[in-house]
Amino acid sequence: MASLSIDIATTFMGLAKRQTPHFRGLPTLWKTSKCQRFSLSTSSSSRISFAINNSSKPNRFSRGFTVSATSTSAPQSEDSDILTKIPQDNRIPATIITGFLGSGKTTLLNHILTADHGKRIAVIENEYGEVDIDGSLVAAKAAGAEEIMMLNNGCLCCTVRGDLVRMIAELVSRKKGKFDHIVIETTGLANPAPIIQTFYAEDQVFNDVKLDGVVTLVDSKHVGFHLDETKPKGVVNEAVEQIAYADRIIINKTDLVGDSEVSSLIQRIKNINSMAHLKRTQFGKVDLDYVLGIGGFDLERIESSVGAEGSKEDHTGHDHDHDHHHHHDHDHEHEHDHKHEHHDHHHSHDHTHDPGVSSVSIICEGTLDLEKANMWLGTLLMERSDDIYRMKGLLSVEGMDERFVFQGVHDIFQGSPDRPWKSDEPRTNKIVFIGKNLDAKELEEGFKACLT
Ligand SMILES: Nc1nc2c(ncn2[C@@H]2O[C@H](COP(=O)(O)OP(=O)(O)OP(=O)(O)O)[C@@H](O)[C@H]2O)c(=O)[nH]1
Repeated sequence: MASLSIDIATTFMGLAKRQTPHFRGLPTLWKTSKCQRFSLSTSSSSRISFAINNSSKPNRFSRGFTVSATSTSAPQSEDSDILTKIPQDNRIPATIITGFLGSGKTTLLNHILTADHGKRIAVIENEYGEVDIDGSLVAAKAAGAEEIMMLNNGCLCCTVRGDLVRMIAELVSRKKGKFDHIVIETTGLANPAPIIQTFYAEDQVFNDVKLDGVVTLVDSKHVGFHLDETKPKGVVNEAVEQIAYADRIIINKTDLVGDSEVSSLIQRIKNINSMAHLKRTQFGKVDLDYVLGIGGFDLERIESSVGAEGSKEDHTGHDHDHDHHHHHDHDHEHEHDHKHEHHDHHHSHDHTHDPGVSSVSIICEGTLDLEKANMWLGTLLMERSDDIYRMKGLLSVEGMDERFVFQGVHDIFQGSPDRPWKSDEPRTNKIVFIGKNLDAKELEEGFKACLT
């Protein structure tokens, strides 16, 4: 734990001290682990990233998680200063489309490929079993896809992850410059976490491709059944996981259910993932900018997903009325919102039908003591990283003029300074956790204890 805390502390400290032209001292992790991309810069546009090296258990993600392109720095010696200029991130964006069996992934893909957006899209399609390319997809290829590659001898999240890496590498080496975006359609039973991991853990992918976002399709009629399914110990509920990791959720097949059913479903989904944007539709008909170029993993665009009201339902493009359901008007769940006069402190904790995965958001005015925050977050991730699926935050750090944005997936974590706080802007911290068995009170108290 000591090593972990030092790593994180060094990172945050690095931020606070980055006005110093040469920040001296490598984080322990950088020196001892395989993490090769730890980078600090004096520039406020820099990215700072690190991995948590918990040697007591297998490290799911073996290295730092960063949105920047490869570092331009020469290999660092133990004594060298870390002064790394991060180049503009010109990597090819990739979108993961996931969702349970039959939820409408291929339908959405066809919509993307046939729409008039001017983007040249390469598709990686993962199917179970030796199946031919779906006829409609072939048509779509003629219409719009630059390339369609099939991965059909296993599931992306398990057996064919290596194939995904090779496929992306091949695509990039053969066709770089000929396409603008990669879309990956997973099988309906995929757990998105290991696929997300591929974008950070594999050099061949990381160097050329950046994860833009995870889009999850939901079958309005059937998803409830899958969310209810109780799995044997140690077995994930894929339907829950797919929602939990999403940056965008498409509530599809609304033609098959009534408005009130959709509203209840939306509430339930929000309880699992309060960060994702939601949109209801039929046959995957959504605006393309809702699914492509969303910057779900882009630090500079993180604010939109850590807003005070949790997940947003996007009503654009709908010409009919929806019931607007807020947390408090649902019979089966309740929420606590505490407002304390002095700190304007607030957390929301949603109890849901899904006992496992939920969201906890903490919104709290004040500034964070770096050392305390490092210790708290470090310890939390050390002990709970398996359970903390996703984390995004916007922090006010003592001594920093800029907002500090961060995000994480399990035990990988990245953060960087964002724009300066405005003079009349309240310094409000916002953090959202999505994960299993989260204790809102404990998280809130832990966070609160880090305030100055
Ligand atoms: N009624 C209705 N049917 C839909 C809608 N969207 C898709 N479908 C149909 O649902 C079926 C499954 O859609 P797909 O797009 O193949 O679903 P998928 O998620 O790719 O399916 P898998 O690859 O098997 O997991 C198809 O017959 C679609 O035409 C919708 O909004 N309403």
